[in-house]
Amino acid sequence: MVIKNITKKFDEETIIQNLNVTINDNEITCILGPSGCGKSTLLNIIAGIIEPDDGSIDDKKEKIGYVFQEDRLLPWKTVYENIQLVNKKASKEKINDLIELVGLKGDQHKYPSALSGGMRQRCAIARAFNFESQLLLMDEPFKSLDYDLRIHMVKNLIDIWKKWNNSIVFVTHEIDEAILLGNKIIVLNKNPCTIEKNIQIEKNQHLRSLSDEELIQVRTEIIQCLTTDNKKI
Ligand SMILES: Nc1ncnc2c1ncn2[C@@H]1O[C@H](COP(=O)(O)OP(=O)(O)OP(=O)(O)O)[C@@H](O)[C@H]1O
Repeated sequence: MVIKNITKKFDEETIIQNLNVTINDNEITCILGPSGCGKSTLLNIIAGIIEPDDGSIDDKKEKIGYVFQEDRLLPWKTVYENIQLVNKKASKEKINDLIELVGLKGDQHKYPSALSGGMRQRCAIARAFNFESQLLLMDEPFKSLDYDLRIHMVKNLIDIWKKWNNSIVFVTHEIDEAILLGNKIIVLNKNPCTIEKNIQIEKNQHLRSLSDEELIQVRTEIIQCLTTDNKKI
């Protein structure tokens, strides 16, 4: 999918200006940027929820899934039923496989109220993969979780994505999430939102560790982009 020259204004203020982004098939594209720079707006434009003022999207995906900061599970349905809901044709085996992949085996008959925040978010991720979208948009899905759980969720996501490969656009404020997940990391700047840096990481996600020399270097580059008052760290 190719996002071409997208411009979006709200109340005469230009939020996004002439943004060009290519989302490659079967890759994870991570988007980082300062608060309020337009990350969610960009996701909403990709999803077709809001229209840009200018620009176009080529090779648009028909089937797009969305995972939000909140899990948005139906409280009156069990884990299994919440996942099943988005794709009634999915086999029992597939749903059970997804439940196992996100570490909820044994919890499939529980209602959301009986789950922790992390478990609910894992259920939301399994549901998103059951939807079988060509493109999955994830807007800070692990925001409410502590660091340890977040890294655990990132590993879960890598396992499930490797198995049910699709394209993911993942918005986050957490640099570690981006460098563990992204085939491509796009760092945006603000007022208006344009691309500050576009980083490609070739290393297989399963083989990455936060102590890898290459990733430490990428981390430093990203911090420099996101630190406004002093570019030296
Ligand atoms: N519907 C709207 N009407 C007017 N202004 C809006 C609307 N939606 C977003 N904005 C403004 O556009 C800018 C970008 O908002 P957006 O939510 O896309 O940023 P973001 O990068 O996702 O922020 P955060 O990291 O804090 O979640 C903000 O200044 C916001 O106030």
